[in-house]
Amino acid sequence: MSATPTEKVDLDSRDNIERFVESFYARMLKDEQLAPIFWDVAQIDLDVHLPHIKDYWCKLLLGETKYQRHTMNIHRQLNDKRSLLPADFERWLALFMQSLEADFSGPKTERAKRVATSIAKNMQNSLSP
Ligand code: HEM
Repeated sequence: MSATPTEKVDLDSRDNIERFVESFYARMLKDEQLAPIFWDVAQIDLDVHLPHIKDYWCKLLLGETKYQRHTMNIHRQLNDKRSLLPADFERWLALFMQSLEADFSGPKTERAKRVATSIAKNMQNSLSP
């Protein structure tokens, strides 16, 4: 029996955003290039990190206010330990887009693509020497 393809949904609720973040991180945390930055350099605790990422995207896409941390400073500190290179940003964005394109579509999904592209660009510029 073949599985019924599930319809794509938009990032218009916390539930859907949480599913997206889980799918994005499933890709990122097994990616040869990026996974070591999370596990070895930042030594993240997933139970702490993932809720922050979920709150962050609920803030950007739904206007929730729970996320109140300084993302740029956190990446600046990370960049001091291990430089975040243009190729890393390219990979990060590629995995972000793949995770969206697999299961999501709609206006908020398009907004997430634009926002991620622009934040990644600003972050990369502001970290480059
Ligand atoms: C080269 C690309 C990137 C890499 C390798 C990367 C890696 C990481 C790592 C390792 C952490 C955990 C840091 C820590 O807890 O010490 C982190 C946190 C985070 N990243 Fe990135 N990141 C990248 C780009 C981005 C971009 C473009 C965004 C936003 C669009 C973003 C959003 C976040 C957020 C919201 C956090 C949580 C910060 C917190 O603890 O509140 N990252 N990132």
